[in-house]
Amino acid sequence: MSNSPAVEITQLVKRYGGRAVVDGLDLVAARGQVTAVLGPNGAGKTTTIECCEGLRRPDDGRVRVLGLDPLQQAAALRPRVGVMLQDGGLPTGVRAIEMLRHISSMYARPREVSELSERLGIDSFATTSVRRLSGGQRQRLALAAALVGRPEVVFLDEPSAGMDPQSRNAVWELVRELRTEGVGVVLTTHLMDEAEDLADHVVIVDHGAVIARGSVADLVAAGDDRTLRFRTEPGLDAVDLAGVLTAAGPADGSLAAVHETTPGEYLVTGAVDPRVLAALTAWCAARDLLASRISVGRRTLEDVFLDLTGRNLR
Ligand SMILES: Nc1ncnc2c1ncn2[C@@H]1O[C@H](COP(=O)(O)OP(=O)(O)OP(=O)(O)O)[C@@H](O)[C@H]1O
Repeated sequence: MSNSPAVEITQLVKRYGGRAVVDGLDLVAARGQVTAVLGPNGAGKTTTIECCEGLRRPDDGRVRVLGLDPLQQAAALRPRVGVMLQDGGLPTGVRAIEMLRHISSMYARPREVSELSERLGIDSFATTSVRRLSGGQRQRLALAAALVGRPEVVFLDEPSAGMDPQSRNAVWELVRELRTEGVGVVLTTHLMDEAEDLADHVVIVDHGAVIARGSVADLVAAGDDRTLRFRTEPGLDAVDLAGVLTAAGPADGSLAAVHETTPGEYLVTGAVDPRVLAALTAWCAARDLLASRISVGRRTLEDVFLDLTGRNLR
């Protein structure tokens, strides 16, 4: 069992009222790695994580955490798994530090509470009752509660959502340390920079199934590495523009597409080169359009998702 992956999910299905919100999802998360699960609202990320935590019963498929069944072997898993839920899931009547001390007392080899609370800035609200904490403070406390027992696997549902930049950095630093210590970290996030910064392995989920997976570098390097963004009037003929840019670009026609990401903002993906940029400005000039904020950059995970689904990640 000691060599089993942190998490292994095979063909997971979970239905609510007959509707499959997780629909044949496969995922392997290794120990000593950060696996980021990305996807738009309602894609099934939280439901998948909750099946791993033993909080939901799968309708079909197989879920193993450290080689164990989260439902049948819940008692054996509990001391080895750290869970940070999206809504905190903390009791509200106790003081922050008391709660953390109480949780730590349930473990055989807990982390030092004072060290953890200093790192996550819990000291500044240690004696405040949980119900009076701000959203970001609650998040930090929930993270401390998930980590205090030195788990071998941690599930973090949007760990730094709503946090100020300083707290976010503290969280990221802790996550990197966990990885170094050999902990398997599985996190969901809407923050592309969080995934790009932390993840060894990214899994993109849409409609309850995985539509892409790999390292950030692998995912953004598919095709050409660049994107072209610009702003002008909404409602351009994206198909016509894509045709013109493709004809102007590399001979292999590898320019992918033109997307209007929000009204008046455009993204060109694919093999963007100087000829494509020239063709864009010529196309705009012929229509008396002034394109502004023209920028050429590298692809992001957000662009990958848009390419795969034609939709924005959020
Ligand atoms: N207990 C439930 N009963 C019925 N439907 C549910 C239940 N829990 C979740 N759903 C539905 O299942 C779908 C997937 O939800 P889930 O929370 O897993 O998505 P998510 O990818 O985590 O989204 P988000 O990014 O918004 O957290 C959504 O349409 C949600 O409304």
